[in-house]
Amino acid sequence: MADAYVALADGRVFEARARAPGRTRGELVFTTAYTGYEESLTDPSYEEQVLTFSYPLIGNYGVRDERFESDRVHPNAAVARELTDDVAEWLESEGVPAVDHLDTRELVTSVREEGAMACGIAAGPDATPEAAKEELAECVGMSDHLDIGKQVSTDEPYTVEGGGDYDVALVDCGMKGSIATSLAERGADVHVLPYDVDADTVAELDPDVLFVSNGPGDPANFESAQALVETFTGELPLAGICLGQQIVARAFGGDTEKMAFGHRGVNQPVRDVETGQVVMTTQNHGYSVADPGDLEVTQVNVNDDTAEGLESEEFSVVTRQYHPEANPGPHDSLGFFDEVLDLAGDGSRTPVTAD
Ligand SMILES: NC(=O)CC[C@H](N)C(=O)O
Repeated sequence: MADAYVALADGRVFEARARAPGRTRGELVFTTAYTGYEESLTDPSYEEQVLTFSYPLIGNYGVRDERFESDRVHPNAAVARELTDDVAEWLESEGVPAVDHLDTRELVTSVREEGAMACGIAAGPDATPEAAKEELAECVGMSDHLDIGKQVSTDEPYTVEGGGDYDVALVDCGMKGSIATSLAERGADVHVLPYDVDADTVAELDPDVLFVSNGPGDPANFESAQALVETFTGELPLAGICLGQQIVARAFGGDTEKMAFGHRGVNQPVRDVETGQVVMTTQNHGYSVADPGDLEVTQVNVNDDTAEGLESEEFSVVTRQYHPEANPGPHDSLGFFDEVLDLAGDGSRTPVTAD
């Protein structure tokens, strides 16, 4: 008998099995990634969302904290066809509701056809369809989470040391940990700063590059980070990943828009406009750059032509919509971190393109 319910904004209620109890709500999204569930579940960009895995078995190689991207689980709930006990116990210990034994193909098809949508979840012995609907009624749209940066950013600055060849000022809007370690592995000291850090604090660090991280929600709600980029345009090289690309584009007079259901997975093909080369990329985003402003679109998504890379030679800018740090892979695009540090230095460094 069902002891969990998922209520969708389109009126349907799915019966399921509770694997970690609780009530919650959020924007229902799906990832097609078949590995990397620990990385996805600890990716701060999933804050305030309910993450459905389209791959049917999640948890088959255990749970190891060395693969975590942050210090907690970020989606409000996890949904899969089958969750292993390892994952279910981990989510329960984190207080994050989880459900399985439902038709996730149907759920994913609905999101593909109707777009990412609000949902409510009730799981556990006392769960009822009404409780899931009550949660749904309380669900707030992603763009209405106005101060979502505060929920995920570091409160205090800290440094990830990498040898001191470069100093990177990294604005943490909900950073995946492997962005900092990818830069540190290449010789940079990475100064991780709160999402609303002021320009004086950045100037005092005298960094070689200003880097804006990934993060959850609508880039339009990261006004402080956008203003920071505007302040340092022309003064410092600029880089960004995912939300970071979106914020940099807005700072250069561009615009962003919400996508129907976004890109979430580990096999999104991206084409370099100049060379025609295609790489496979890891992605997790629901907004995209609709207008690059004064930046040039250098890479596009093969499936839908959305902007995947932006650059400006004049202002030393390089950004990516996908996640070059990948984790769990593919690692085709790790060279991005070499490009960033080339902007920061004199171009004489030896690139580290493979791990
Ligand atoms: N991974 C990210 O940085 C996501 C960026 C933004 N929150 C989006 O959904 O598009």
